[in-house]
Amino acid sequence: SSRSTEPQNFPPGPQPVPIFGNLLHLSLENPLKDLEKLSKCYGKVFSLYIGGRPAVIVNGFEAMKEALVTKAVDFAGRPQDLMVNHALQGKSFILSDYGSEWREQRRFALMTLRNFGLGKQCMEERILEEISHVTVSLEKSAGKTMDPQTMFHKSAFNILFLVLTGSRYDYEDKILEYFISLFNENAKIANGPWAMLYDTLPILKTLPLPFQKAFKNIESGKQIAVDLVDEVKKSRHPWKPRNFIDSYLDEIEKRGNVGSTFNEDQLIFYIMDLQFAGTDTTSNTLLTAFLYLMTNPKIQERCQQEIDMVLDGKEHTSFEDRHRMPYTQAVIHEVQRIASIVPLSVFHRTTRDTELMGYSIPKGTLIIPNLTSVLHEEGQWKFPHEFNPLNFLNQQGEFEKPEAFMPFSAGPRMCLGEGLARMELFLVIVTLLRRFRFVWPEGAGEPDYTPMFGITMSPKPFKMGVRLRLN
Ligand code: HEM
Repeated sequence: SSRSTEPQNFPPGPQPVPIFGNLLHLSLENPLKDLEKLSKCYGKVFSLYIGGRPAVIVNGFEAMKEALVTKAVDFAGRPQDLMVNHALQGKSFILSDYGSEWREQRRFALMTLRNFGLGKQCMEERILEEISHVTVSLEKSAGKTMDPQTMFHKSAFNILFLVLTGSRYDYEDKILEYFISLFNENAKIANGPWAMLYDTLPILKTLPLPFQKAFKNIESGKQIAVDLVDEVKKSRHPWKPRNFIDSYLDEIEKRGNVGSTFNEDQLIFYIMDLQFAGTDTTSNTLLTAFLYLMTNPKIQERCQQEIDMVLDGKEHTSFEDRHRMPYTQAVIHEVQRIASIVPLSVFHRTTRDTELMGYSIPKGTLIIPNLTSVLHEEGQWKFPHEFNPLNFLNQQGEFEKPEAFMPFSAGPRMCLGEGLARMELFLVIVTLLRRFRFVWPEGAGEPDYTPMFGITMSPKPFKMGVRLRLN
């Protein structure tokens, strides 16, 4: 890891040391602040060595857009040799490299999500049905204080699970709690210090360090997914798909064995991918939303006024209502901006020799898209560093989304679940704010907004005061 051997015109960065590279420049607990400092020093596009491996960090809207949108294909690959790849045995869809296999699997999932009602009423009904279970459990806490730590994870889990299998778990079910603990652990391990050490010093691979836990969790998850597919098969009627698993099994048969990338092994990992991608992200966004709504009662009240006015007498909200709720829409987007739930996206890799902001980047280079740097960038936002819905409202009070809003990333690898996630966030937040007022519990001290770092950021645990609204 020496800069003297790197290609001409490679993005600059700090001098690496042997073995560790630039790892010692980063706080392994939360490297985001360090990346910000390095970007001030070296510019929007700079490089770091993770052990002996060079990585290019992309910061700010202009560079991000050039990489992910303008030069989309050049930057649409994924590294294949990190801890996460090993843990998922090279079979994860999310981590699959750019190419026809990835494209076919992605197209299939998007089409299947649409067939099962995304953008249609039936998905909405399913989500609203799930929210009614959240409402019931919150009603039990009316007038009291409750711990929301797992509630939103459970509802997000179930919504995805319904799409995949057609069934859901009761919130009291121990199995559901077990699944969620698996996800939580892995989201923290995968981008955390132990994963970085693994990627830096492969010699540690076999030692009994915390990343072994991630490997074990994936084995457990895999077994669960295998059982699940068997269960769904029992009541399946070919060519009459009821859910994602049915559709995938149909697709396997349709394509046959020759040259097809569709097989049951792939399905098992797809299930794990989607369930993971859809649970931790949405639920941590919701936790962040209620943390800010509770501690900004004026903002909460203004949403409630708007919601009451628009829904006046309607039994429940629908996603269409968002067009008449500019303020609430602004608040939800502002939550996503401030939360920056997937701070460093999923790592990319260049698919060919290319250029970025005038620098040369060879094929196969690890690319880290720093989405947080875009969501908090000075010059792109009216109030980059504070929670303020005005970031998404124009002079007339209309909802307006700046181009730098990219919590789902951008370009061909952009989040596949964006539609589902946006629908979920809107329906949950509007339904709950209509029925309840959320208050920061007395004696809970000053709120701590500093999130915990991982593939997904999560707020520090907090309690929620729940009051029934009279309507
Ligand atoms: C608030 C919620 C969510 C956020 C903020 C979010 C964010 C992201 C981000 C930043 C990426 C990486 C994109 C890239 O590599 O450039 C991603 C990828 C992905 N997300 Fe999401 N996501 C959310 C919810 C969901 C849901 C609900 C699903 C499930 C349907 C999902 C499925 C995926 C998949 C499959 C990928 C990989 C796409 C690919 O590699 O082609 N996400 N997401």
